[in-house]
Amino acid sequence: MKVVIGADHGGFQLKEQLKDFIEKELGHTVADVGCDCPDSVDYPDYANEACNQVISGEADRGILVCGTGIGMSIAANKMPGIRCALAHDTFSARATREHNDTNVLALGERVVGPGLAMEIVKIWLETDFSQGERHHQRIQKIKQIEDSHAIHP
Ligand SMILES: O=C(CO)[C@H](O)[C@H](O)[C@H](O)COP(=O)(O)O
Repeated sequence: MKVVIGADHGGFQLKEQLKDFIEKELGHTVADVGCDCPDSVDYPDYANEACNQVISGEADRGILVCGTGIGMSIAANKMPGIRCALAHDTFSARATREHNDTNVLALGERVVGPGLAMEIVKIWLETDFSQGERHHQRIQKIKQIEDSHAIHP
């Protein structure tokens, strides 16, 4: 699987740890869109760049890290086709793959420690969508909401 990862300064350290973990322990390919140091930057820039790779199919999944994960998840969920979960516990990480088929995970470095973050990432990457009819139907309804708000030039 190809995983794109991005962070602002608030998530920089955790991004670096997760990148290593995903490549070395989980054996996936990681594309890092930055940031590249802990200097202050704006999280929407990194959410945008990472999610564009998921939308285009260049990456299979995306992981975004900021201080709380909230800014990243708000920005990511503005993008058509992105279903981003902010998950700081393992139950939600599994459930959001099974029920919501999320393609992006947001985490907050100021909220979770690296050990729990790695566990969440492992579960989120390794859990399949349940394919249940009711879940398909609900995701379709999310798409309809998205389409109904799309700006057509
Ligand atoms: O968007 C956020 C808050 O919901 C992120 O946690 C950011 O990383 C945070 O706002 C950055 O804060 P800072 O004071 O600029 O370090």
